[in-house]
Amino acid sequence: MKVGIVGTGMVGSSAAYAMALMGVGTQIVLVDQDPKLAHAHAQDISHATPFASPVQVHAGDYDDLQDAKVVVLAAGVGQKPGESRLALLDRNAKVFRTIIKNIIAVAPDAILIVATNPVDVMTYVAQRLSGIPVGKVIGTGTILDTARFRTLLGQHLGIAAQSVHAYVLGEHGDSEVPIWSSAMAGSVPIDTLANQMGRSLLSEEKNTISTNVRDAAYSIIEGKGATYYGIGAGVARIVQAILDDERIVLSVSIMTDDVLGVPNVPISLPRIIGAQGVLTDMVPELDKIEENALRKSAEVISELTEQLNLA
Ligand SMILES: NC(=O)C1=CN([C@@H]2O[C@H](COP(=O)(O)OP(=O)(O)OC[C@H]3O[C@@H](n4cnc5c(N)ncnc54)[C@H](O)[C@@H]3O)[C@@H](O)[C@H]2O)C=CC1
Ligand SMILES: CC(=O)C(=O)O
Repeated sequence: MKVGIVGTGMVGSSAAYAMALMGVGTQIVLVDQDPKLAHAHAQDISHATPFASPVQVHAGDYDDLQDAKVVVLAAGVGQKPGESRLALLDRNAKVFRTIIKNIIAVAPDAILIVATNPVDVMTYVAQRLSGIPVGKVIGTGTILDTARFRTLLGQHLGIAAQSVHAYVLGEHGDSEVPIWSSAMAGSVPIDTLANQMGRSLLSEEKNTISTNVRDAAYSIIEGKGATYYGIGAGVARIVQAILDDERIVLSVSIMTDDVLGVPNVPISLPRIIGAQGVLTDMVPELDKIEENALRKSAEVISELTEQLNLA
C-alpha cells in the first residue's frame, strides 16, 4: 500500500526511515518543495531497505500521491530554541493552504496524518481545508508525549516502557496533561507497583517526570536543533495501525465534539485506530485535578481555533 509524506525535512524523513525499518507499507513517496532534498532522502532510506523490508522509497510530485491510502503532513517550520509550538501557527497554516489543495486534487480518499506544529490546531486546519471526515484527519497529538511518559516512568521503576500503560492527554504542548491516576503496569496501579518493587514514587518525583515529559522538546531542541526520531516512530506506528487495521489504542488528536464542556476542539484522547482512521474515542477516568487540567488544555487550543480565519 502506498504512503505519501509531504514535507521531508527531519520529521518527514525520520518517519519514512521508521516505516522502512518497521516494514510499514509497500511504497513510500516523498514530496517536498525542495525536490533535491526529497530525492536525497529517498535514495538514502532505500539503501537501508535491504537490511529491513522490501518497501520501495522514492521522491515524487503531488501526482505520485494518487491512490495513497495515507498521506503524512510534516511540512512547515519547527521551533527555534526557546520558541513555543503555538508561535508557529501563522507560518504553518499558510503552508497547509498550498499542500492540502494539492493533496486533495490527487488523493481525495487518503487518510491524513498531521505532524506539523502546533499539531492540534494544524489538525483542525487540515480537516477544515480538506473537508475530509473528522476521523480521517489525525494529528499525532500526544502520541509522542505518551511515549516520553512511558519511557521516563519505565526508567524510574526499572521496567520496560512497553509494559507501562499510561497516557498524556490534551494539547501536544505546554498545557498537556499526564494521567497519573490510571497509570498501570501489568494490571497493577503504578503507586502499588512502586511499593511492591520497593521503589520510591513520591509526588515530587512524579512532578519531575511530568515536567521532563512536557519540556523534552525544549531540551532536545536546545541540544540538537530539532526532534525527529521519536515522532518519526510515532507517525510510523499510526500508519501501521491504519494499514493493518489493527484497532490499537493510541493517544492522537482529532476534532472532538465536546471535551468537558469545551465544544469542537482538536485534542488528544485515547482512540481506537484501524483501516478507516479513528474508529472510537475513549473517555478516560480522571481525578478532579486531571479533569480541570484537561478542560484548561482544551480551552488553550479552542482559543486559537476560534481566532483562525480559514475562509
Ligand atoms: N507532532 C510532533 O510531535 C512533532 C512535530 N514537529 C513539527 O514537524 C514540523 C517539521 O519539522 P522538521 O522536519 O524538523 O522541519 P524541517 O525544516 O526539517 O522540514 C520541513 C520541510 O517542510 C518543507 N516544506 C515547507 N513548506 C513546504 C511546502 N509548501 N510544500 C512542501 N514542502 C514544504 C521544507 O522544504 C522542509 O523540507 C515542524 O512544524 C515541527 O515543529 C517536530 C517534532 C515533533
Ligand atoms: C517538537 C515537538 O513538538 C516535540 O518534540 O514534542
